[in-house]
Amino acid sequence: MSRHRNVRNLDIDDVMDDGYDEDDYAEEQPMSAEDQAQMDDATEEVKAILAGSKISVKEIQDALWHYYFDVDQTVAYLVEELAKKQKAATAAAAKKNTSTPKLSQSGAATPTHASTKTFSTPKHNDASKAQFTTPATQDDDIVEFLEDDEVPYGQLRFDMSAMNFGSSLKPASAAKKISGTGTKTTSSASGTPLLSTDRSGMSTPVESAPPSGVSTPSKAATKLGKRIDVVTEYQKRVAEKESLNLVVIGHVDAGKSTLMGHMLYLQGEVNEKTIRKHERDAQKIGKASFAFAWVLDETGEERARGITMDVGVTKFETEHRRFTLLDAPGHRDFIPNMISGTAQADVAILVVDSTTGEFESGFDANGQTKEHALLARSLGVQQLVIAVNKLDSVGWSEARFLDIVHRLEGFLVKDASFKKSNLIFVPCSGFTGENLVRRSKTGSICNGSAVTDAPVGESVAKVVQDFAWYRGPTLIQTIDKLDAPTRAVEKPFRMSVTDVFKGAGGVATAGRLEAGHVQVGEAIMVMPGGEMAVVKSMEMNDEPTRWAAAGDSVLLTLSGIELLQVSTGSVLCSRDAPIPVTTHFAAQIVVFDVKIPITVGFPVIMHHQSHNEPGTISKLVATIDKGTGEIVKKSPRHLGKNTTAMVEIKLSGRAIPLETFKDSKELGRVMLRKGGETIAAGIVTKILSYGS
Ligand SMILES: Nc1nc2c(ncn2[C@@H]2O[C@H](COP(=O)(O)OP(=O)(O)OP(=O)(O)O)[C@@H](O)[C@H]2O)c(=O)[nH]1
Repeated sequence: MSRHRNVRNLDIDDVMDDGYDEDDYAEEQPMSAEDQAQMDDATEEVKAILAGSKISVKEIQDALWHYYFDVDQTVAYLVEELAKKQKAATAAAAKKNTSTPKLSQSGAATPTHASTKTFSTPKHNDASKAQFTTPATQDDDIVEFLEDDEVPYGQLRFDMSAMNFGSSLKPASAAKKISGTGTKTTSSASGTPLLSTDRSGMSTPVESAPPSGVSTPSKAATKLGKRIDVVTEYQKRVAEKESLNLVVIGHVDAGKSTLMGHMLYLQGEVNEKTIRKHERDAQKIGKASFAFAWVLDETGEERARGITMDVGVTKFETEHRRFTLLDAPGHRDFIPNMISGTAQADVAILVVDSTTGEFESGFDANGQTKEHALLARSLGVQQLVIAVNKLDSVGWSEARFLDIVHRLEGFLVKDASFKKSNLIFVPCSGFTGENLVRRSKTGSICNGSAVTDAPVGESVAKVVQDFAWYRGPTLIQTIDKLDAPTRAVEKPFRMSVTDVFKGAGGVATAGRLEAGHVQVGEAIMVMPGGEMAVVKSMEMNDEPTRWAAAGDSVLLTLSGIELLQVSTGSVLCSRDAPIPVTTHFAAQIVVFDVKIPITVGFPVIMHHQSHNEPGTISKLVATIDKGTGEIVKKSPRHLGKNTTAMVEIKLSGRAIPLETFKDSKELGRVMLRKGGETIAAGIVTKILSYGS
């Protein structure tokens, strides 16, 4: 029999069947000195990881013995057992009181493992049947509970300016980016109090009962594995180089994927061989001009159709910044994916096609240039780089460039509420590579383009001459200067899940940390279901890592949870301060260019991060003056174009994890769409019902 069989399946009958009898227990012998030393070290490690859980040392050591002192396997096993017990306790509590489901503290904390006895039976050394005896006095040696510090919510401010959805940008100093004093280094995430359920909508810290429908885990069980001082590590990391999430948006076929693929190639992130292969393969299906786009458009369908459908994600670095690049689809059919990608972004590149007639069709009412810009702004993007692309197709015309700048700037400042100083226009060609990373010089082409059928047969000298009017920075120099926003590193942990799949040894969940931090070995909660899981392993930019903080895009492998219990749109959160789930909330919205005025009962599709749920505008509370924030009219009968208003929204399906904008700038924004068009964007001001 393998000694590594799953200890969960052990029971006393099995043990007896395996040839042991009760006399074996009497023959227990002490461990060798070497085993004892290993056991002591491993026990201390597991105790540190599971600090706060009421697991006896005996249970730990029994599991360690079975797993050959493998700490990770032992922790994963024990946490899974804890989660099971909590689940059972929750179900029992729900039976008793279905109106306010809570996780039982005692359920989480009382080790009542059915096979505890079995653990102490001889399994580690089958040959000799030598035993070690866990000292009886340690049975009640419960792993100590760690106290954490609390972060006050009072510092948060609600921004009443209708379109001023974003937080202000802060200078690139690591210390300044973290809210609070920065002197506390322990996990405030797990110590942050629950949000008040009071009906004011202004969430305040309370120590008491959670909102109905929000499961609260036992305090003891929430302190799993805070071993790394993440805040300090985070400060060190940003002091070295800022990390930003950059989304590339724009009308279909504006050249987004080509531009980014070519830039990655010129930056050395993609090698010549790969581009050559893309070129050959693209040529075979008559799409040679898409070779660079294939760096980011990876699926067969995207390549065959020549359009981006899902958000392509990759990473690259400039001199002063680390970027996670999100290549959003431009086609209107994939706006939900574009919203999901942009919701994860800090900054954006809006790509516009300068070709005669093409800029115009992207910019008109049916084009995606305006819609994407409005969505990006409404989703919190403040800094926008506008790549005026395909300038090769208009002979590098300065007049055309200036005309586009003029038209776009007016719209972006007046209608989309971008600050003029946060807009940077860069003329370029994604195809030839001009002005992406460098400029052409007489005698040497800038791009080293691998694509043989360049769209313009012009000489380098001609490009240099025609484009001599531009003296500004290249695209890469421009994005290298973008500021990272202040990250909510010390707030409760939140991660929006953008992808879920069965990973090696657990449920793999991809997404971005919106707030707080997380580390391997930590127990977390999955909302809306309230299931618990433990972070078994973590990857960032394809590299294994032990921790991640707000702003990081990561892949977390979770144990103690089933694949079906997590989905795209789920939010992984701190177990002490779980995110509310709701179907009814108040929001302050800005109405876009609607054809039909919005009335009570107006059906909408509400987009929130990667969720989109049907619902209705259930109440028109008041219209608001965009400038002053004052009420213009109470209970209006309808809302027209450009109106700012307070409304209530009811979802007709499942409850989703949602926060007020005051509590989370990232998770407190919603987009409303109808008939394939975005009709409004808003910020959540109050959760009106908790649970489903
Ligand atoms: N002349 C010229 N053509 C370009 C340039 N950039 C891209 N193209 C072409 O424009 C077409 C669309 O390019 P993509 O990169 O797929 O455009 P996209 O914006 O990513 O498309 P979606 O993601 O599907 O919206 C391809 O045929 C490209 O070769 C450019 O700078 N100059």
